[in-house]
Amino acid sequence: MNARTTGADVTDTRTAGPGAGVTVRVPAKVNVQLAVGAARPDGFHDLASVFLAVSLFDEVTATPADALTVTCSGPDADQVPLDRTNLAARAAEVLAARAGISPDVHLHIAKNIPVAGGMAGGSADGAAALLACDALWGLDTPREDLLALCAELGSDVPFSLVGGAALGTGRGELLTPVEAGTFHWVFAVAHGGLSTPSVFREFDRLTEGVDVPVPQASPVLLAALASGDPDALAAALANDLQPAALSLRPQLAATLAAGADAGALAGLVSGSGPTTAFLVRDPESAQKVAAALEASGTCRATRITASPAPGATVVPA
Ligand SMILES: C[C@](O)(CO)[C@H](O)COP(=O)(O)OP(=O)(O)OC[C@H]1O[C@@H](n2ccc(N)nc2=O)[C@H](O)[C@@H]1O
Ligand SMILES: Nc1ncnc2c1ncn2[C@@H]1O[C@H](COP(=O)(O)OP(=O)(O)OP(=O)(O)O)[C@@H](O)[C@H]1O
Repeated sequence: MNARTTGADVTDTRTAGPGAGVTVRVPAKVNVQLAVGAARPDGFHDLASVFLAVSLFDEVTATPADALTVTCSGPDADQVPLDRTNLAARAAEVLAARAGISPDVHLHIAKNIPVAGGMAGGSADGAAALLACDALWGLDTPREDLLALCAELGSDVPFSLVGGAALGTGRGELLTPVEAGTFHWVFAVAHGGLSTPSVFREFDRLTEGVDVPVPQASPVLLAALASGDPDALAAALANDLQPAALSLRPQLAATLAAGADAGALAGLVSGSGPTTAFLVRDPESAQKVAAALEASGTCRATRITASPAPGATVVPA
């Protein structure tokens, strides 16, 4: 296992033992619809984002410490910042500031969600840390206040807390739960990440001079999601950031083609990418599509998941 600790910040490198702290499990997401409006004066984009939580989880463990420290384990741990820019550390800071206490806590992230992959990995850790610190510090912060703190941390963070399936409006932080049947997915993890701001900037460049419509959730997509019918959902998947992600990373076209050739019902870029998501009929076809994607050499790894998954949840000690 690959474990790293912060540099200047490290005073405590313990890994939590049983009962020593609070562990929260938190899911990754895919946007089954991502409608993007024109850039706003504040630089953000209004969205109609249909979020779906999938069964690929990070775990964040909060244990008492003399200072705020972060460690991370997992195959991609070396790509995760361990200073105060880590969203888990920022979550501890905003929660402590609200409560008027010091953010003295050790946060250990067991990372399974691809880093900079368009699956809200950092956001997930932010939401998980918020919940873990709230429980560790016995704050009992009301849910709506936790959601407001999540929105302060990032546009995707409220959904990581809530999980399931939800429509996100505004910059994606204003959530309305939506109904979702069970679906099966294969995710193809790309070599390297993509920066979310750069993908939105590329969207702006590609849509320059175009009258970008006000983003709206598709009733057809929402009905398909509720029905649990994979063929109906496959026909309705849509991501307005996909052309921008493909423009920055043209190799993703080969991954999408490999998934389609392998029998996926549909494929799309997950959020801002570069992870690609493939909707499949059942767990058996998931195995086949994952094997074919890995054999194609067009991705770094695959992950088989189901949806919807629950949001950030304290793991019983
Ligand atoms: C692409 C998505 O993952 C889809 O769910 C999200 O929109 C991104 O959410 P996120 O990573 O939490 O993004 P934030 O941390 O809030 O913002 C990072 C940057 O992404 C861009 N950004 C993000 C959200 C949004 N609605 N419009 C944007 O233009 C902005 O440049 C912003 O400075
Ligand atoms: N806990 C964290 N885990 C991963 N990256 C983090 C974390 N905290 C901060 N970061 C920084 O955020 C950047 C984006 O990582 P993240 O994994 O959140 O991307 P993403 O999944 O594409 O985000 P989103 O889908 O929300 O746009 C990373 O390159 C890293 O520098």
